Amino acid sequence: MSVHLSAEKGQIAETVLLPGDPLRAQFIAETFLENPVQHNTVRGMLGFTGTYKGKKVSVQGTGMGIPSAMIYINELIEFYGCKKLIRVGSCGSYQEGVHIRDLVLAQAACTDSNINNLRFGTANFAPIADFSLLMRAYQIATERGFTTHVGNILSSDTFYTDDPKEYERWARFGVLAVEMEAAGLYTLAAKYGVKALGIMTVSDHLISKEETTAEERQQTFNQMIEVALDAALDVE
Ligand SMILES: O=P(O)(O)O[C@H]1O[C@H](CO)[C@@H](O)[C@H]1O
Ligand SMILES: O=c1cc[nH]c(=O)[nH]1
Repeated sequence: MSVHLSAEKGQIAETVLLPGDPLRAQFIAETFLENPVQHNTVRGMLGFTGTYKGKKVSVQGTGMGIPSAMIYINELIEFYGCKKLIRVGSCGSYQEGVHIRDLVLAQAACTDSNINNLRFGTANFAPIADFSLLMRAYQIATERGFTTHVGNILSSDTFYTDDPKEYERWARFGVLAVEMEAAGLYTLAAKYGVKALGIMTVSDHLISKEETTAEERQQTFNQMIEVALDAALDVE
């Protein structure tokens, strides 16, 4: 076991899906994986491994925010040898044309977190997705008729901002949506030379203030999870 995960070495697959919500990890394992085995309950951050179309796949909750997610991602890569890590999360839209229930594939992730200032000082590191996973996920999503946007997102350290208009500056620079973990995932993937992608479903809209119902979220989250699993399967 590692510091925050209780699985045995070798128990976790090279491919791992990463929802923020540990109960979404359980839902994914029970709905999409064959013979899922739960191997983590430490801090309630549920983790499971099973098979998908005959291939070993894991799913691990990461909690909310870059610091929490980076703890799990670091241990998954360094201790368990994970090589394809796909975040499956929710996000808030910053653009008129990016609607609730749409999929967002994060080509890159800006952040207001200090993680990379600690590493690179005043220079900026650009956290980006693995191109092969990104391309395959886009192909699968569009072939299935899922409305899908590819572009830059913001991984923010704050869910509740002081200024409700803060999103406008990011939106003017083309940022599609906000969530809270992808920049940390992409940074660690770059550090360790593994593949990572963030796939998000738009759960709420910062401009129109629309929100999805729990049922709608579940249905569109299923689309995102199918795309993530099939893209992971197809990419070496
Ligand atoms: O739905 P998840 O994966 O948790 O992702 C989003 O939802 C949480 C905020 O409500 C943050 O973790 C954000 O990134
Ligand atoms: O981080 C998040 C996730 C969903 N919606 C938001 O507005 N922010």
